[in-house]
Amino acid sequence: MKRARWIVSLAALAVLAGGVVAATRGAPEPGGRFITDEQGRALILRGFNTAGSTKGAPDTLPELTEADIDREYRDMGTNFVRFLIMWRAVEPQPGTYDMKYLDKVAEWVRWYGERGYHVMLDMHQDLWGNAITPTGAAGNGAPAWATHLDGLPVDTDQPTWETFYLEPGVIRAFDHFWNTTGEHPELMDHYAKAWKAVAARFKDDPAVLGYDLMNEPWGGSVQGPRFETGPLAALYRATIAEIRSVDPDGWIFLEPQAVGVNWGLPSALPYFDDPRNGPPRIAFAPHLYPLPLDLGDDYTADSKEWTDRTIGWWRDNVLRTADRLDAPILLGEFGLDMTRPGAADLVGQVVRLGEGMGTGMAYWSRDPGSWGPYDEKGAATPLVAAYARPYPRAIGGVPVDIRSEARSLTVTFDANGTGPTEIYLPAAGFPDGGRVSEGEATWDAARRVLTVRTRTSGRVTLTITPA
Ligand SMILES: CN(C)c1ccc(C(=O)NC[C@H]2N[C@H](CO)[C@@H](O)[C@@H]2O)cc1
Repeated sequence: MKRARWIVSLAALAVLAGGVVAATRGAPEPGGRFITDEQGRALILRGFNTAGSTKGAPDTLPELTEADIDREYRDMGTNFVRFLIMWRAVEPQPGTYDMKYLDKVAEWVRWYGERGYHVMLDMHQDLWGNAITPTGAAGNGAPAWATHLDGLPVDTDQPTWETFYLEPGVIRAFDHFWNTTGEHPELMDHYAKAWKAVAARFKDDPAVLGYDLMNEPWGGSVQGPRFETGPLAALYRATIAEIRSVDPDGWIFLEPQAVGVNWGLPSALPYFDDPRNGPPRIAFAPHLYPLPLDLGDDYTADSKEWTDRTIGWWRDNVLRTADRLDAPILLGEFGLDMTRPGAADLVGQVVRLGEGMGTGMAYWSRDPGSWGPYDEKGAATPLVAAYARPYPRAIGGVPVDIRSEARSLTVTFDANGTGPTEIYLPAAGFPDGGRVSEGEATWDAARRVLTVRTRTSGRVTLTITPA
């Protein structure tokens, strides 16, 4: 019965999205584009969304500490963080930017930078903003001054948090922002200029990789291709221009609409020009939440088969969109309740998916609890073991193939002289570090990083096994 329900849901959404769920045959080859570091090395990003607690925190910062970052690195060797920031904190009043808030964000960025992390700043929203209800009980992101409900209702008695998106007041707030009503054309311009203020603050910070322009965009009354090619594309173009007016080099990450695309349906996001000198630095940053799991099935038995099928649709559709954007891919969110049967297997499946696509990823989320790496008492959940995999943090060439097992890692790339290849090796599987099939390797036991200097041209295949 569950399967019938979500097949019907998916078919309905396929009609809504105006797209056809991609067949698994004829999928394009993995996108040959990669996010690069300042040396030009291809980055494989592995990290967390930090943090869900930011949404309601009085200071709009994570309820975590610097020691928590140390523990995360010690246990999983992550090198990336999707760090949540909020428009309401950046621009508390129209045209006024809170530099004290950005300085506090910079403190977190410094903590990550000192540990070799790459930071993507995520202008996060869910349900528009905290002011959709009088008590702030739901929603985060947009400031109160940009929230126009026109007196329409937002019923706080909802079966799940997602259904707030369907409330008349929430739809209206989004319709004003996207200028669907034609009554508040100023809002998108404020948003783009808020990003300019953020980019001006962090443009010279070596730890800041780039900017995720909007979390899980929702079109309100306008949905699917009409939303993505219309108001969403307009916001992205305006924001790209504002960011590039102060920061010519930061990577810019673009998300599709969340509904449908998170589950595997195609996005209609169009190509975006990057007005910078040099190769474009625009990336496609979808989220992955397979519908069978979202509807309550576990990653077991026949639901696992159907989930894998939808993940195949997601992969093929994401690759097609990345081809259209001529952009590398970053998986900005995936996650689930780690107490559910099959959860650790799903995480392993997504890690393998990312390896096959050459894409990095950020797990949702770093917060204590059943979804995260540590529960409310600080005990490790199954996520730590599932996510602590050997992976190439940075590759001195264009990746061709990445395959990890518990006690081996194979990385194939076309060397281009951009620098050495850095590989994280977890203690489980590689207690004394690793042995490499070619090149000159040095082992940093403290960081658990094997740095390999290889030929600077031609195809290189590194196989790493326990020392
Ligand atoms: C109806 N709409 C617009 C909708 C429904 C469901 C999600 C969602 O599950 N998102 C997945 C996760 N992403 C957020 C944070 O970005 C988490 O709170 C969700 O679990 C998003 C949008």
